[in-house]
Amino acid sequence: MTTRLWAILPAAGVGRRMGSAVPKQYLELASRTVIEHTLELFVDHARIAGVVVALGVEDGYWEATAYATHPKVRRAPGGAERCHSVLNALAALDGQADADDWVLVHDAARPCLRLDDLERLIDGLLDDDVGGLLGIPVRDTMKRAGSGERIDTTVDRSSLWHAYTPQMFRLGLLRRALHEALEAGDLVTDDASAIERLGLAPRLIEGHADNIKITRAEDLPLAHFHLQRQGRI
Ligand SMILES: Nc1ccn([C@@H]2O[C@H](COP(=O)(O)OP(=O)(O)OP(=O)(O)O)[C@@H](O)[C@H]2O)c(=O)n1
Ligand SMILES: C[C@](O)(CO)[C@H](O)COP(=O)(O)O
Repeated sequence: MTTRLWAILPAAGVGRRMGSAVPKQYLELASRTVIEHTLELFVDHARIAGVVVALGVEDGYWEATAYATHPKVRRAPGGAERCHSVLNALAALDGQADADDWVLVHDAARPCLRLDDLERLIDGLLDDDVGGLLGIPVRDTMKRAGSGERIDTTVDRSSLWHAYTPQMFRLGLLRRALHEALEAGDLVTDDASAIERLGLAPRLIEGHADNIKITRAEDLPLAHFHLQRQGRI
């Protein structure tokens, strides 16, 4: 059986830091929702066998999206944290995906992912023993804060990267890694952290800095700008 690739979109967050009444993945971005922009790249990608979106149990927005009934997209119940949502989405592939298949976990809140970055990630990791993720090297001087928002120390930035998504790992390995992290009470904030807990070293693949995560209100117009510059809106 040839190894297949599946996309996992954690989309069950409430967007506290965004401070909007509507969860940020459903905010309007150039006449479509954020999640529809994010989904398009994966649904239209010939190498992606299927997409699982992890949705909040109270999600009342998904059914109105253009992908609610798309044959390539299925849903899974989100969880309390992102790591729970990802684990639930992996379980939704039971019976269809194999343990050696690749899963690409990508935040629904990152609509500006470029096709060439996605291709570079896939091509760069298909023969990798561990897997990896997109990221960018840190550009600013980094400070570690002490008490009272005073600088405790300046951190050597020469080997620091921002971790982005997609993060790409074999389904069986990621499932085991997340289970072990949760059993240890470690609510890992990204998928690579779970893999690192196993003593493995995911590969960092440099992408574009415009693959931003919409987190705060000021990120939405920035995402609009990036999509416009990419010629996608
Ligand atoms: N329990 C959760 C929490 C987050 N996510 C998803 O994980 C991605 C990254 O999470 P984040 O940016 O933190 O989103 P929120 O948790 O919604 O934001 P906040 O922390 O501000 O509430 C988002 O696509 C979000 O929908 C998820 O699927 N399940
Ligand atoms: C997965 C992630 O986007 C990598 O930077 C990040 O860890 C998500 O963190 P959040 O707190 O759930 O936004």
